[in-house]
Amino acid sequence: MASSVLYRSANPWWIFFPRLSHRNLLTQCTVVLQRSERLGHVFSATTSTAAAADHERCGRRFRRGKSDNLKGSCCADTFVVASDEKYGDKQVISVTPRLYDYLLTNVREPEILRELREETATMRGSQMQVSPDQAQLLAMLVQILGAERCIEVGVYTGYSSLAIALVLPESGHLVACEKDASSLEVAKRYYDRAGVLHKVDVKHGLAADALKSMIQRGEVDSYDFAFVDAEKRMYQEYFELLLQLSPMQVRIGGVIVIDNILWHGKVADPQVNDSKTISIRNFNRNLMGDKRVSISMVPIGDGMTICRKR
Ligand SMILES: C[S@@+](CC[C@H](N)C(=O)[O-])C[C@H]1O[C@@H](n2cnc3c(N)ncnc32)[C@H](O)[C@@H]1O
Repeated sequence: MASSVLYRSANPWWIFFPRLSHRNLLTQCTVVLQRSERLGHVFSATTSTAAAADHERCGRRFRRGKSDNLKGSCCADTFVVASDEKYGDKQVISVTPRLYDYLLTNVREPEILRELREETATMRGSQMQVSPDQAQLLAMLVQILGAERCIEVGVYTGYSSLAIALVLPESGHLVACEKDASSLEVAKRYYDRAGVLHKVDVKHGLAADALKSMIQRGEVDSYDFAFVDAEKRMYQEYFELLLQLSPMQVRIGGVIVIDNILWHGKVADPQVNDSKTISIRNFNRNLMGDKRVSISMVPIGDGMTICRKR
């Protein structure tokens, strides 16, 4: 699943952030995972002094929770996240609905992608497509790398793959793996309309099978860029296969981007232990200790980790 802010859940849920210092007690509160009824947004935040003042204005109160965590329920969308003293009280913005709306107005989304996104919005599973800002980051990475050979695992109706195909050179090649035929029909229609169909090699079926076949055909070390956005419980397997298909650092590329690594915040909530959350949590933990790659976890959309093969 792609965008966190577009995620809609029937159940409210909470995450407990690390202990806040006593000094922070009056000026900061951890406000975690409040659903915005207006937009169906999910967000987490910790207030600064200014945001605390907002809370005062709206009459909300904060309470101290277990283990000195401060929890509150906030209405203002001006929160910043402040970390505890281990990080020198670093404050980081939280992407609130208002701020995210602003961010989206600053995304240069090609017309054909906008049309695909809007058509997909009428379809079942539309929340799965990556957000425009995520797609823009993927396209940017492909361009920075000068990638020519790319793989996508989990195409759906093609939003992220089209964003990649659009920036590939004419000689570029994107292997697009997807098990759902009807979603692929939409994707292919848009590849065609965008004039990039010749760059895309659609693999209909299970993604792991497609990747194994590519390895068996001797395509190891030959893909510059991969984006993983399919079955969450398969992430480790996709990653191992893609590492074989990626070149070493001596060449450009060898970049693998994994989507949904924050999994709507559930990865940080010890009380959430469904199989997908556990899989992503384990995957993130393994990646942290995986010396084969350099990593950067980016809180965009539902969270992406950018990995580069060493
Ligand atoms: C989150 S969606 C992909 C969204 C897409 N990246 C986009 O931006 O529009 C995940 C897709 O992976 C597909 N999928 C799930 N498991 C798969 C598997 N084992 N093999 C191939 N595709 C799979 C689903 O059918 C679904 O269309």
